[in-house]
Amino acid sequence: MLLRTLTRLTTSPPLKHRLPSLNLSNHPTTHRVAILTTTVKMSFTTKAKIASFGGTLYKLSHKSSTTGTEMAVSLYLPPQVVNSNAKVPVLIYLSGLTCTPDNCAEKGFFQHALAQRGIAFVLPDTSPRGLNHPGEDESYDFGSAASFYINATQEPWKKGYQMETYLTEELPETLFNDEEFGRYLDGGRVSITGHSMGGHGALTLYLKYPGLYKSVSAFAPIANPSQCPWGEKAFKGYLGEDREEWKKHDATELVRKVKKGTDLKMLVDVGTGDQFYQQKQLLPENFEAAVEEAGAEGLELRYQDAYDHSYFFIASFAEDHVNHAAKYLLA
Ligand SMILES: N[C@@H](CCC(=O)N[C@@H](CS)C(=O)NCC(=O)O)C(=O)O
Repeated sequence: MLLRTLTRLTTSPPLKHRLPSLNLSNHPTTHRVAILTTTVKMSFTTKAKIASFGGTLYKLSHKSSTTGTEMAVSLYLPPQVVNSNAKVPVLIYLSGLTCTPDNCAEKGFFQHALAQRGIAFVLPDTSPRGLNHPGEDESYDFGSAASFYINATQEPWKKGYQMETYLTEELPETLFNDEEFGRYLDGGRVSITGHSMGGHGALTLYLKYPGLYKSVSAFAPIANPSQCPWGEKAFKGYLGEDREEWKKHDATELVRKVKKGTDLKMLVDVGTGDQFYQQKQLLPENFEAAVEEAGAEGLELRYQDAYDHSYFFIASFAEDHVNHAAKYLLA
């Protein structure tokens, strides 16, 4: 393990510039490792490095103290990080039920627009994995790959299923301070987007943490989870029976509370051929009504004729969502 760390540190290209100043030749191996790990904080293991639209997609993982598990996360660095010394802004994408960071990286088609606009892309995983809670892997809409991006309060889920803290604190702190990647990323310019369960995550984190993100967008978000079967199952399991608690994690309830005249800086797309929209799992109309009741502004809700819930839909509008984020990140 120590030797692997040493090898990775000494062969990683960005660090070559730093290492010659350290004279390690007189130290025994253990001392060398100690010196390197205190000097250089590299928190991520690189599982794959893939060239894409002039930039690089990194498939990473890191040990999370919040979830108590190894967490997968992918990062796309646009070509601008090589060509300029300035840090680039960041767009976070939260995926939907059943997904890993790979679904969007492979089928979302965001990289083209991200490379054009000079924006990095962060794709966190959809839950902790391998905690072995009873039933964790039994259904597609609860447990693994179905965290709903909240902090669970119920046993056994409160152990590890703390995705809200992971996403708003640990992941950005780790990534933006990382020796290898932090130098490229501007942690002061971050926007958030997501699909379905991830659209719920994006909308709720944006509304819960004013100022943390410059803008928000969502594809087919679960916009009123307290009122739909997916959300009811998840909130009951993670938060218990008290529906008042659920309201704190429901975008429609949260947006009801924003001040009149607030500019939401929000783009939402929903396909009219989306089976989950038709089954009333998404309920964007309830969200729109709550925005109107609150007197908030700046919600662009678009119904896209015939599009379904899949990545064909996401890929078709990915560029619009990157451009929406760019309007605020590059202002
Ligand atoms: N019925 C589907 C529901 C899950 C689903 O549609 N997941 C969406 C997000 S809510 C997705 O993006 N799936 C992965 C993909 O299409 O690549 C299943 O059992 O897999």
